[in-house]
Amino acid sequence: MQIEYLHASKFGNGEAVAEEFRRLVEARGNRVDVHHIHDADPRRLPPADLYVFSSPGRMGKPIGGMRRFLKKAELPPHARYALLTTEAAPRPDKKTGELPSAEEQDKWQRVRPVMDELLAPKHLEKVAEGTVLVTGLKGPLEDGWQGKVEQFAAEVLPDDSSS
Ligand SMILES: Cc1cc2nc3c(=O)[nH]c(=O)nc-3n(C[C@H](O)[C@H](O)[C@H](O)COP(=O)(O)O)c2cc1C
Repeated sequence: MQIEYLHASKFGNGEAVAEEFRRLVEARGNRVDVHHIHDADPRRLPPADLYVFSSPGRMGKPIGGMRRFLKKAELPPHARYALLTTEAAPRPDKKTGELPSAEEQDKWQRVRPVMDELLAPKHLEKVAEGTVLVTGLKGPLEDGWQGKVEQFAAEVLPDDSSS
């Protein structure tokens, strides 16, 4: 399986996630080409069995560069894609000390929904989504983040690709 992995990492956390994904997936006999979106042309994406788009969060949305990239991306109809984001871990309310409920969280945190909305007009086939949290605004990645990448990799790989 040939995978094109396009990320918009700014502080290096998403890049580490991409490298871990590549390591795991290539160990199972697949090929993963990782590119920062600044080094890729959204109108000339190479053919692939799967496109993985990975963005950090910004004000509840994907980072601007990724939004523009997804808007411009030219992909064949029914191409398969998956989303893997890096997002800030929810923080407790300063007054109450309570974490936001899942509902409150989903209201402002729309990183993956916005990515899906930008891709919707292209009639692609979504395969999976995942997120890895960062504990501060610029990182580091949460403890055990490799496990999340492993879970995501297992979701996108067909069963017969395990060795
Ligand atoms: C100005 C700013 C705003 C941010 N806003 C959000 C946000 O709304 N939601 C979110 O999940 N993460 C937010 N983050 C944290 C990013 O998710 C985090 O920087 C990113 O995942 C780190 O990945 P990178 O090292 O690959 O850039 C923000 C970070 C900065 C610096």
